[in-house]
Amino acid sequence: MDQRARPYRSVLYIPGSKERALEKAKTLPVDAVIFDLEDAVAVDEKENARGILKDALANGGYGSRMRIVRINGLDTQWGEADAKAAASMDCDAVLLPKVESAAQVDALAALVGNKPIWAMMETPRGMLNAAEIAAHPQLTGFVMGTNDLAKELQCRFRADRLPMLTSLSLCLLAAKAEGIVIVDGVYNAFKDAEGLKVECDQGRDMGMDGKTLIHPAQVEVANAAFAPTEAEIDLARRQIAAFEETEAKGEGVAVVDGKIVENLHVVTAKEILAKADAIAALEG
Ligand SMILES: CC(C)(COP(=O)(O)OP(=O)(O)OC[C@H]1O[C@@H](n2cnc3c(N)ncnc32)[C@H](O)[C@@H]1OP(=O)(O)O)[C@@H](O)C(=O)NCCC(=O)NCCSC(=O)C[C@H](O)C(=O)O
Ligand SMILES: [Mg+2]
Repeated sequence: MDQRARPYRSVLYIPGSKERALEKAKTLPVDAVIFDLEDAVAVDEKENARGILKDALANGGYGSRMRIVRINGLDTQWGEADAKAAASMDCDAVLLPKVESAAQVDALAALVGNKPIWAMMETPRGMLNAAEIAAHPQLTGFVMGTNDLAKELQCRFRADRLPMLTSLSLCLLAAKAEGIVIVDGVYNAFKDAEGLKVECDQGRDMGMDGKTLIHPAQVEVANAAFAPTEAEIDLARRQIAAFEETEAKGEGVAVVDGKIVENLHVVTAKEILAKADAIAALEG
């Protein structure tokens, strides 16, 4: 599958120590799973969770869902052992929390070999260094950590996320400049589907690839919000057809629904169709 088109609409956190939830994930229509060894695992459970997770991944059953293991920070007592364990786990990427520099990604790369690395972006210094972190050659994805970010910014949670927009935008710019994936932070009120939809729509409008989630009840909302709509697919097809006709006449600008269509709009239209095809392939 074209990695640029690969869907990341729903990225569900699962505590690495919760065997029931690890099983449940195999039945959920999520595009990716973050198997967590960090904040969702109690201190007394850290060592145990590593073993449970290694076995769960070895047993398989996660299908085409992208499998990402979030380790503890390398500055904690568990980080190095987590990284070494993750290197031998049957997973697709290792996620490092609270990344603040490319040097920290280097340190993880030295422990996990050539496994792709993702970065949690969740501190003010991380935001300021987003460009160098995104540019690391082994780095393939950003995950926004909006809970830690709010804590560090000492800001309030607001429905419009005004206090976070600068941070979200800095990471978006860095991710898009390097062509890596970027998924939005979690919505803590996991029983509030309406509030989740508003936040998903905002993230989608901004250019996020998807949303991190904490509960199965959130999956459907995120999958809908980050998939191209029927109207977008229909418009994309008509734009491509109209532009081809225009090009055949030796002209460079078509008009669809009263709006101009140039070759750059055709690029976006083709990306929308590729994303729709990738979702259909995943769901099929
Ligand atoms: C929030 C929860 C503690 C709620 O758990 P629970 O009370 O068990 O929920 P339910 O009874 O409604 O569960 C129904 C069934 O669904 C399964 N379940 C629940 N959560 C998950 C999940 N995340 N993945 C898979 N399956 C899940 C239950 O096992 C039930 O299954 P069954 O009995 O078979 O029907 C809980 O949802 C939870 O722990 N969520 C994850 C929390 C988490 O991972 N937090 C850390 C990530 S957030 C973060 O750190 C972001 C970042 O770093 C930042 O700074 O922002
Ligand atoms: Mg965090």
